[in-house]
Amino acid sequence: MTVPIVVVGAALFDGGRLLAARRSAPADLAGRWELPGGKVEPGETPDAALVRELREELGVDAEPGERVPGEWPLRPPYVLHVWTARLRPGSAAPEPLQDHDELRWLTPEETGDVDWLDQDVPAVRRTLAHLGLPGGALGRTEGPAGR
Ligand SMILES: Nc1nc2c([nH]c(=O)n2[C@H]2C[C@H](O)[C@@H](COP(=O)(O)OP(=O)(O)OP(=O)(O)O)O2)c(=O)[nH]1
Repeated sequence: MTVPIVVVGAALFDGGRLLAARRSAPADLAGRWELPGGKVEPGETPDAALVRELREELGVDAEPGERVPGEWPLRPPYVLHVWTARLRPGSAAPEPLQDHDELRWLTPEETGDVDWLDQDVPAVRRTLAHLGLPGGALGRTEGPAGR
């Protein structure tokens, strides 16, 4: 059995808004929006990976919060986990330095306005629900299985 490799996605909040990042590569994902983040490296903790990826991709100094319960399958062997995060005081504002070509801070109501990667739709919906925020145009609630 293949051991899953975790991709951490950051639900980075600032002033009640969530950061969405538009991928610039690879070609099949370019133009779609995601939670910034990346693969957890061997021996690395997920929260350390989150801080590293946000520094590399966005140039920010982030503080990890809590893991959002749940796991979303990506192409094998990857699975997406989501952690909340916020900017540490004094952090630079995020810039699309690597992997992205546009960033948007979205109010919960605006989260349906961007074309998220498929797996990010349930992940963002779950994140908002977990934080007690409205899901906006992300639409319907999760199915009866609640997964
Ligand atoms: N970072 C991130 N990746 C996601 C999300 N949703 C989703 O399907 N993916 C996919 C896209 C990629 O195939 C994979 C993560 O790759 P990545 O390119 O962000 O990771 P990385 O920075 O560690 O990549 P690299 O070192 O191999 O270049 O997971 C998401 O919300 N955030």
